[in-house]
Amino acid sequence: MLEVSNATLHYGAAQALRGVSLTARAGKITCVLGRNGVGKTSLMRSIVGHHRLTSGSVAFEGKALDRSAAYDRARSGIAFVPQGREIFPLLTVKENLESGFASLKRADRNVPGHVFELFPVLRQMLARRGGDLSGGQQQQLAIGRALVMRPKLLVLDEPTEGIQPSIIKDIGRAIRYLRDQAGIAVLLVEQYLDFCRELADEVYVMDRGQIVHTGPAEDLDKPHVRKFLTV
Ligand SMILES: Nc1ncnc2c1ncn2[C@@H]1O[C@H](COP(=O)(O)OP(=O)(O)OP(=O)(O)O)[C@@H](O)[C@H]1O
Repeated sequence: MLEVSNATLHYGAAQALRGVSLTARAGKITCVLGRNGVGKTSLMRSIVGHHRLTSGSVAFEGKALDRSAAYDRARSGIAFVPQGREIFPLLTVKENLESGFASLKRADRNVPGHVFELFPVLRQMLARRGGDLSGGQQQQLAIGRALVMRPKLLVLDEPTEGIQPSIIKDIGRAIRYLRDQAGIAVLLVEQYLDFCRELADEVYVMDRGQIVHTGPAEDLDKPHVRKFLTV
């Protein structure tokens, strides 16, 4: 479904990605792990079209995306939940959800029922401003907004960061539902090892702009993998 091949990315003279290759499949959860600053966010932003690769390629459903803008990638079925959530604090929850309509045809401009089934709090808070929600509720809103776009691929950058345990559980349940019931490809960046171990079908471990290990979630317990994850 998503194929990243030999991706390199520079910020001026600094190199953030060094020949990264990765696959994310429909109905699977693919998790990217690594310490702070190893390039995980740079990789996700390159996939969704916020950064242009220096070399290498990103293909989605067999089609090269390298010349596509973020907007076109969204239209082709890639939704992004960025680190820090980036919801609109002055817009209501309803308006935040509706901001996901931008890439949809007019007939599809409604909020799918499963958004409120997965995150009932969003229905209760439709008229509240995004900025008045707790961090966990904002994260649910950011995921809900991405689901409004009916994605085939959902890219989540550290959805558990700074979130209380009960909401982390809800988010985990939602991600599982999206994999198992909706057949979505989920690509997840995480620092929270247990969350990843419970959910991931496949893990990629990054260090200094490179993939240093690929394998099943059980590999996270192996010392030669763990050494890339402990501070
Ligand atoms: N816009 C930018 N301009 C210049 N350098 C950047 C930019 N964004 C990231 N970097 C640098 O690129 C490297 C990789 O950063 P990136 O944010 O991709 O890592 P990360 O693994 O996602 O880290 P974190 O877990 O802290 O989000 C870091 O050295 C970072 O300082």
